[in-house]
Amino acid sequence: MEDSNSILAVRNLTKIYGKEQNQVVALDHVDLDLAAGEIVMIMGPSGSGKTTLLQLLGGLEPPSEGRIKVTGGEWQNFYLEPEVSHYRRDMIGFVFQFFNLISSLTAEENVALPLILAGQPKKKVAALTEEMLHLVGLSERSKHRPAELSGGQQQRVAIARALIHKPAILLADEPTGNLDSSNSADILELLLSMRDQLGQSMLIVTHDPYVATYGDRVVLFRDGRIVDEYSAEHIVGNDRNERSIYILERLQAISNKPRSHQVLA
Ligand SMILES: Nc1ncnc2c1ncn2[C@@H]1O[C@H](COP(=O)(O)OP(=O)(O)OP(=O)(O)O)[C@@H](O)[C@H]1O
Repeated sequence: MEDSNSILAVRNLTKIYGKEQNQVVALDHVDLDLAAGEIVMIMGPSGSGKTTLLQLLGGLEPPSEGRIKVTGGEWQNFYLEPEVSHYRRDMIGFVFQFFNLISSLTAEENVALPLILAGQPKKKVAALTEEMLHLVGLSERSKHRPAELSGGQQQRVAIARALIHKPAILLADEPTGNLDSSNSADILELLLSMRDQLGQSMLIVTHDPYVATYGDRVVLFRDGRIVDEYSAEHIVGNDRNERSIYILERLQAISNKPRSHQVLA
């Protein structure tokens, strides 16, 4: 059931790669909802369909079957241009493990890029860029190029770039996968503050149970299906290390289940 607070509704989402005997069912009839301002962590063993889910939600790949609706609007038709390009540009922000900044551009030029490409007026671009760099704590580094920034700072630039156009959803694929634990914690705290200050909804793929403790909800995939799901309030205790052990145990439980019994609930 969708409610009025829904920012994303996914129904029956299926992705099959390849043909005939080479077919791989990467996503298998997935239903998923995201509420406004919610942070959902996507976990699961290697090959369980996590990246495929982000690619479909991001409009980078068409589904084989199923539907996606963002912010109560129309169901997306991913086979049509220019709709899919507009959807990507307006609705989605992407953050990647390896930052994917343009090395020849400064931090502020990287952040401004989505608005420049969208043809926004210069004054508006400058004001929003300054605001975003301030929000991610990098006002002092605005003229630096990526090579002159630490990994954590580069990811801050990438987050500012992903959010400057106020997307409905931020999609992040292992956003702390290339950072040490201290920088990871800083980036996760930054994402929480973006949620608190901007009401930003996020879907984050991670292998790391500690990272998953930052989610309001954890959704576990196996073989292209959602096989387990729980919200943060069900995880007892405030200590992140203890909570990550709980998440790891749930992850191990779904990884060890025989395939014929993969659907838990
Ligand atoms: N372009 C493609 N062509 C064919 N098969 C693909 C393609 N992309 C993904 N797959 C297959 O789809 C399945 C799901 O892959 P996906 O990358 O979504 O998994 P994942 O959960 O993100 O894995 P990991 O944790 O290793 O990144 C895998 O079996 C993978 O081999």
